[in-house]
Amino acid sequence: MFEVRDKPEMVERALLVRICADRREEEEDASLLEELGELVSTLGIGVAESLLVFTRSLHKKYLCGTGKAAEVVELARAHECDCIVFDNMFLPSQQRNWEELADMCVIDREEVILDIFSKRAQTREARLQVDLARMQYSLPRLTRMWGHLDREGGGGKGGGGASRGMGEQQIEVDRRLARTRIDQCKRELAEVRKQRDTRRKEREKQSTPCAAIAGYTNAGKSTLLNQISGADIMAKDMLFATLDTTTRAIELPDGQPLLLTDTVGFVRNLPHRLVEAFKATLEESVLADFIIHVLDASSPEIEKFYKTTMEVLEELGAGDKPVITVLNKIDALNDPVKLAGLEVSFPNTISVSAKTGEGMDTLMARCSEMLADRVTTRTYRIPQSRGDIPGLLHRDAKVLSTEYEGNDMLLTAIVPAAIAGKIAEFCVDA
Ligand SMILES: Nc1nc2c(ncn2[C@@H]2O[C@H](COP(=O)(O)OP(=O)(O)OP(=O)(O)O)[C@@H](O)[C@H]2O)c(=O)[nH]1
Ligand SMILES: [Mg+2]
Repeated sequence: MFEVRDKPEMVERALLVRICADRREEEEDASLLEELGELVSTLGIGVAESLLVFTRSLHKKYLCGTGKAAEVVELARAHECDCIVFDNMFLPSQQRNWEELADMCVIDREEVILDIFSKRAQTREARLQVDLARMQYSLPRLTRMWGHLDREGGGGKGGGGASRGMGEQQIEVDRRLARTRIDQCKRELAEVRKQRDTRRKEREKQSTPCAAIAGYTNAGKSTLLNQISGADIMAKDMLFATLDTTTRAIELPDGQPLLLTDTVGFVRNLPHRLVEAFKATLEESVLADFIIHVLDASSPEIEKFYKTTMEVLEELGAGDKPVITVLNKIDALNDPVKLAGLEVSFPNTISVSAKTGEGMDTLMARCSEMLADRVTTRTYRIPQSRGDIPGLLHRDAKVLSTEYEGNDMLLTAIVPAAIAGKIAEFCVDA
């Protein structure tokens, strides 16, 4: 039976490797390798050593040359590792070549991220999205999974004929099963998405403005939403804590309602397959009226994180949305000079601490400004005969004051544009 293997569950100790062809990018390569270390640790795998391997050109078989490849394997053995994790994205054939050479489990960055996503996915939609991405990843790699049938059952050299057939037959069966499951998964996803679309249309009908909280993983997005809305979303010091979007309604200082959505965090070199898979979930950013981009001000990588998030937003088609950029975790910055520097590098940002609540007022005020053209403050003279209008304003606007003049009611309110249009004839200050 075709199953996507949870390989990382079977290994304990890894050698991490990033093969790079350009020494000028050494700094970026080193930081990616460090991040891979965090991703791998997230899966509970120990890291024996991290290694940058430079190669003059990228080779087809192992990406690096044969000599370098042999050195990597030797080092992994010396450390008694049971797997090598590469930060590079491998072709299925390259992964197989490495596994044959090393005779141990070989994982690439995409598989690591897929496995983390798989562990975290909770709602049906997230589960289906991850399953689909994993099956699509595994399909061209089935040969590798059943390779052992050919090797083990062979009965020594020369006796491989029958067993080779066994492996191949198994692969054929698995491929068919995999394709059937991929189709089924796609159908189920389409169904779940239809329901999500219905919910979204409901929201649009109410024309409540919405904002998406986006940013690099671990930036503090969930903490921020919890702080603003009093929600209770899991916020943890780990990568990809959130895989499902959560939406909360809040009221801005000017009385406008705003829907705030927490989204999946981004990471550099996010496998394209996953961006595809999570498009439906990430679409919340595309559909939002504006985006709150959360940056971890305490991270030395802030510039790169900023760039990655902007790139992913672009890829999702949300590149032209208005953005409020937030420098978060300022409580963790003990150097005021550093904060001042960041505020220069990222002009127009709001410095906050989602943990302590500092800066939330400014952030909320900025959110109101973002929606300023959606509301106006108006005074209405409402005759007694139109008792329905005060009701409407109390429900859909923020009533600031009510007075009586003879039989008329004078009512001042912050009104959404849609409502203002409907009752314009009663307005006395337009
Ligand atoms: N010191 C400090 N820590 C913070 C602040 N905001 C968030 N954190 C911590 O940063 C870590 C990540 O926070 P999350 O809110 O889970 O981050 P996220 O952006 O939702 O992460 P993902 O869901 O993984 O993308 C947690 O340990 C939080 O406690 C802050 O303002 N100050
Ligand atoms: Mg989160």
